[in-house]
Amino acid sequence: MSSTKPLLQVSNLGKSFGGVKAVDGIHFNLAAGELLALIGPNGAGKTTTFNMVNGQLPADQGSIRLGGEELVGRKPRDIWRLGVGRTFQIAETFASLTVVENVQMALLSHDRQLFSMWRRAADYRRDDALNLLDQVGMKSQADRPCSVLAYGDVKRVELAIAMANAPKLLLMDEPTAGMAPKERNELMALTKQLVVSRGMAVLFTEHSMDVVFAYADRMIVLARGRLIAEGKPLDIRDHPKVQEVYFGTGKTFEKEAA
Ligand SMILES: Nc1ncnc2c1ncn2[C@@H]1O[C@H](COP(=O)(O)OP(=O)(O)OP(=O)(O)O)[C@@H](O)[C@H]1O
Repeated sequence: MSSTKPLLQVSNLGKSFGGVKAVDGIHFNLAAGELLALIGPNGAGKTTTFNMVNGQLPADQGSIRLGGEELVGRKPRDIWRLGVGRTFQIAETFASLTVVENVQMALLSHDRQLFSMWRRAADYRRDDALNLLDQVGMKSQADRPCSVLAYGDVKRVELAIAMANAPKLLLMDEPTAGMAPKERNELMALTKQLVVSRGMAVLFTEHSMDVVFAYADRMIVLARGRLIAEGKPLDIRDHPKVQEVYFGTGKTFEKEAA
C-alpha cells in the first residue's frame, strides 16, 4: 500500500517558560496542499508553536520534520532556506518602495544576492516579480508605492513577497486581523487558491471562526499548551472538549464574539 508522507511532521514538541508549559508535547502533521488552522484561546501556545516551527524559539523537546529534514536545532535563516516562509508586514522603510520593488527585494534576498546590489533592485527579475504580483491580483498596481495602497491590497503584496521564496510551508499569524469581512474573505480565497495551485502547505492562526470554518481544510485546537482536538471544521464545531475548554460554558462556535 502506498502512502505519501506528510510535508510537516511535528512530534512531542514542547517549550516551557519558567514553570509555564507553553507548549506541552504536541503532535500534528500537515500535508502539501493543505490549509491547517491552529486555534485556541489566549495563551494556548499558538505563537510559541509558530516560533518553534520557524526557528525563532528553540524547542525544549520534540521534533519538527519538513520533508524528512529535522528543523529543531537549526537557525531561522536555514529553516527559511529549507522552505518555511512566513508572512511579514511590510515595514515602514519599505512602504516608500513601489509594490514591484518590494517583491524584487524579496527575490534578491531569496537568491542570496548581497545588499550591495540594492541599487540594482529596480532591474532585478522584474518580470518574475510581476508574475508573482499577477498571482495575487496586484500586477496593475505594480508601480505604485506600497504606502498608498488599501489595507487589503498591502496584504496581497505581503503574500507575493512570501511567495518569492517559493515556500513549501507558509506560516500565517492571524492573516486577516484588522480586516473587514469582505477583505478577509478575499484574502483567504486567494490563499486557498495559492495552496491548491502551488501545492503549498499553510499553517495559520486565526481568531475569526468564520474564516476558519470557511477556509481551513482541517484544524488543531490548543488549550494551555496541549493539543485537545484535531479534525475537520465540522467535527471540531461539536467537539465537547473544545466547547468546554476553548469557550467555557454556554458559548458556541456559532458567532464571533462582538
Ligand atoms: N517569552 C515568554 N516568556 C515567558 N512566558 C511566555 C513567553 N512567551 C509566551 N509565554 C507564555 O506561554 C504561554 C503561551 O503563550 P503564546 O503566546 O504561545 O499563546 P497564544 O496562543 O499565541 O496566545 P494569544 O492568542 O494571546 O497570542 C502563555 O502562558 C504565555 O504567557
